[in-house]
Amino acid sequence: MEKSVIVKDITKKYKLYNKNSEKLLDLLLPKSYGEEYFALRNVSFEAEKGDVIGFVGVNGSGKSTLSNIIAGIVPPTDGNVQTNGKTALIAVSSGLNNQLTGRENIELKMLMLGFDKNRIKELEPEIIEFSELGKFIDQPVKSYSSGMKSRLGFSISVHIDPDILIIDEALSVGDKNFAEKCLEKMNEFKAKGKTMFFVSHSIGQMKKFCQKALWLEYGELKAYGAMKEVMPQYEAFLKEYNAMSKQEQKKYREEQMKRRSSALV
Ligand SMILES: Nc1ncnc2c1ncn2[C@@H]1O[C@H](COP(=O)(O)OP(=O)(O)OP(=O)(O)O)[C@@H](O)[C@H]1O
Repeated sequence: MEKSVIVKDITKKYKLYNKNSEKLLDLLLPKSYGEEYFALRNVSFEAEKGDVIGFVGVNGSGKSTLSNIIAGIVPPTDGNVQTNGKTALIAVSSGLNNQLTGRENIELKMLMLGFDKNRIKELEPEIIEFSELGKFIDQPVKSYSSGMKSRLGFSISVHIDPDILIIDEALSVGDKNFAEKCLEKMNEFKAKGKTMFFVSHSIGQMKKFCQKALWLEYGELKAYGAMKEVMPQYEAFLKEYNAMSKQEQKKYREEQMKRRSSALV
């Protein structure tokens, strides 16, 4: 099978600061302030053309960081990603310019992707219609609700016809009708054999839509493979986690936080 995405040994480190002044000092005297922290650690996997892969993991496990790195929006600290084709990311905070109107955002995004003016004029009405934003399309994006931003982001991304589509929680903010329309569009993409990554806390949606799952636990790859093999393991973990008392969950999270600080590397 043809590979569409190769993720090789990706690590993403951030720094945690106790005070804002530490951040400033760290800029002036690099490496002196702040504690290094792994958002992702040594993550490797390969996706084949036509794969629909769900990213699962509890809050803060690194799903969005991985999505942003695959989309080329965030650079990894170490490792590399090879993508075979045009990539688009649909996320709640989806790289829209808040000062520009919806229409201007469509034009800007398409120009940046190398579309010529005629093609933009041709696609623009379709994008606007799909987004169902009506006259809001000529209002600045800063006046949009998160659902409206998601509609615009989704509509632009699917109309630029990417080979690799990453959908990060974007369906959870829209209303039910729009989410259904998006799922329909995603099924079209699936039928065309495109590669898709899907981040959602809805296990039902995951099982319905993805045939593979990638489970991240506190920045590390816990399991990757067929949905029917990985999801039962993740569900068993969730059951155990949810059965813990608040105190036990806190302790568990603190232990994981320690694992992610660079002191243990
Ligand atoms: N820009 C940033 N600066 C510092 N830390 C960050 C940054 N972005 C993400 N992180 C940290 O990296 C870790 C992974 O975050 P990420 O958003 O990838 O998790 P997630 O699995 O998508 O979570 P959720 O399910 O809550 O959306 C978190 O602990 C987060 O605080």
